[in-house]
Amino acid sequence: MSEQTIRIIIAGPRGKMGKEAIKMVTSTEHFSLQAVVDTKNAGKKLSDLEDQPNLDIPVYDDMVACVSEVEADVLIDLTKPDSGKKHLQIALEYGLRPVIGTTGFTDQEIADYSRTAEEKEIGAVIAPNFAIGAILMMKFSQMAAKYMPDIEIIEQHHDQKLDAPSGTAMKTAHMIKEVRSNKRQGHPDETEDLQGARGGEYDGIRIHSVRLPGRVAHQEVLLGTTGQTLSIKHDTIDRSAFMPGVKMAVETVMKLDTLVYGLENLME
Ligand SMILES: NC(=O)C1=CN([C@@H]2O[C@H](COP(=O)(O)OP(=O)(O)OC[C@H]3O[C@@H](n4cnc5c(N)ncnc54)[C@H](OP(=O)(O)O)[C@@H]3O)[C@@H](O)[C@H]2O)C=CC1
Ligand SMILES: O=C(O)C1=N[C@H](C(=O)O)C[C@H](O)C1
Repeated sequence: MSEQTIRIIIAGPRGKMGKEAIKMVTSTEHFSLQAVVDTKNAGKKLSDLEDQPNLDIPVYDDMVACVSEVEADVLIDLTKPDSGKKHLQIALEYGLRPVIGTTGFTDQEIADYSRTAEEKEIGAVIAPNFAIGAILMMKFSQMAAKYMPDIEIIEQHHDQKLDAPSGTAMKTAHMIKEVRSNKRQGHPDETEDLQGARGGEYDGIRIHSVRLPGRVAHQEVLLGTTGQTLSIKHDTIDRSAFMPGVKMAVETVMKLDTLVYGLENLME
């Protein structure tokens, strides 16, 4: 193993994203997949799992056991909200650099984990979206929000998604909050005659979550002002779109000693 090789554990190998991440990691020369963490299949090998490469990689069902027994530099987590949070905490405690793609984190949780990473001087990345087009969509929305502060976000995902709104929608609203002052949108006397009709609210921004079979991951940011609207839209049509971002996050987290929230903060 060369000195620059990055040793990786992946949590969630049977998932839609986990499968893509295994393909990416095992086909990257300077990455070495050391183990996977799966709620099922403990004690088996990766090669025993359906649709996986024929590799003699151990499968653990417990993150603490995995990080105690396996030497690794980076944990890639692509699981579900409660597991992602638990795994992030364990990674920080055991000195692994977490790259968290799992969504469902609140602002407060991100602030708490940032503090832990800073205290321990460990690099960490929480990236609600690894796709370059989605990062640009968020950045363009932030840029436009300065001039058009009335904004509604409509995100659409497959119907197996657990968290709503999406991590991307929350991150977009977070980025917009940085450049505009809190604004109550719509008519001051508006009512919701059907609960939820106006969507969720984050700092005055309305967020609407659609869940349908057949969708992958889509977001449209609508900005309106007198006589005009601007629509900024991104569509993910294949999960391979996320992998260059995952690769970049793994490489960059090795050079960090704090937690970075959002891939845009790792880009030139
Ligand atoms: N940042 C980004 O760019 C992207 C982020 N995501 C996020 O990534 C996460 C995964 O998405 P996706 O792959 O579509 O979801 P899937 O449901 O397809 O996969 C999640 C996998 O994680 C497994 N899992 C759940 N808990 C644990 C645990 N404690 N330890 C190990 N494995 C566990 C699940 O197993 P089981 O089915 O047995 O519960 C399942 O196999 C979601 O939070 C999603 O929002 C998705 C796409 C892009
Ligand atoms: O669950 C998904 O699929 C996705 N989750 C992320 C999110 O919540 O924003 C990223 C992408 O939208 C796909």
